[in-house]
Amino acid sequence: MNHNDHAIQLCSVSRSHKAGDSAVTALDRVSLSFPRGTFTAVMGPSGSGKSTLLQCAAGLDRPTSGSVTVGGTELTGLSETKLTLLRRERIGFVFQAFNLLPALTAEQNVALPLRLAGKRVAKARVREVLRQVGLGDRARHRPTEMSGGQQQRVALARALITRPEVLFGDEPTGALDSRTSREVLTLLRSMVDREGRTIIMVTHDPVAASYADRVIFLVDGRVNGELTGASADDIAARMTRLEAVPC
Ligand SMILES: Nc1ncnc2c1ncn2[C@@H]1O[C@H](COP(=O)(O)OP(=O)(O)OP(=O)(O)O)[C@@H](O)[C@H]1O
Repeated sequence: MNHNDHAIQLCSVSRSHKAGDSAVTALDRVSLSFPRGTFTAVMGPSGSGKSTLLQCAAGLDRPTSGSVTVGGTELTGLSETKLTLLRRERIGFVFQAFNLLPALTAEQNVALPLRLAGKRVAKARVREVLRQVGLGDRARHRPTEMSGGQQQRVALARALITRPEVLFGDEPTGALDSRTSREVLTLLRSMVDREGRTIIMVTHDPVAASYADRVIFLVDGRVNGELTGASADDIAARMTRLEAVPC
């Protein structure tokens, strides 16, 4: 596989934070590649560096050392302006909190990233993305008139409107009940299978992680191994072992 087949590559990425006189190493020389058209879950005990990994890979945070490449563009050394543009145009995010604007309808929320980028908003495109997430008939509804799962699907549509190369999720199903969570995960899975999208998702939930092609485990800021095509039970068993490691 040549490097163009990778949506994101991390090469020996470290990130430390100053904490008083000492430093906390959130990520310690992590090297990972995320092939295009795959769904990866990132798991690990609390404080193992999952969010930091996601933020560095998505250009939201800068590594202390090492390099991150998004579709052939190396992020190290990009100015803040270039990094902001890259995030806006090439990367999509969904978080545990849906972060929808309550005063706006679903279609207005979905169009927001285009408006913020000063781009023309094609109504047909907004409707198409809403249809893709199963909300073709909810375009005029406001967030308070929708269920949690529907709101997360609006957030997904908003992340997809710019046709990002990679979609990042930080606990995207964390606020949903298990049935709604399954609906959103099935949708994510089908985006990878049908449209060849690349998804990287941090989760604590072995069932959510079992929808991914690959699960990467982090411990103390380092990659501690991975599972491919694993069941929720296998993933849960691995997590139990990792969490049992004494400090
Ligand atoms: N801004 C910061 N300043 C100091 N330390 C930080 C900062 N951000 C993260 N850390 C530390 O880096 C380590 C990794 O944090 P991170 O949030 O990436 O872990 P996580 O695996 O996402 O945790 P959780 O599952 O609890 O959300 C932790 O020890 C955390 O305390």
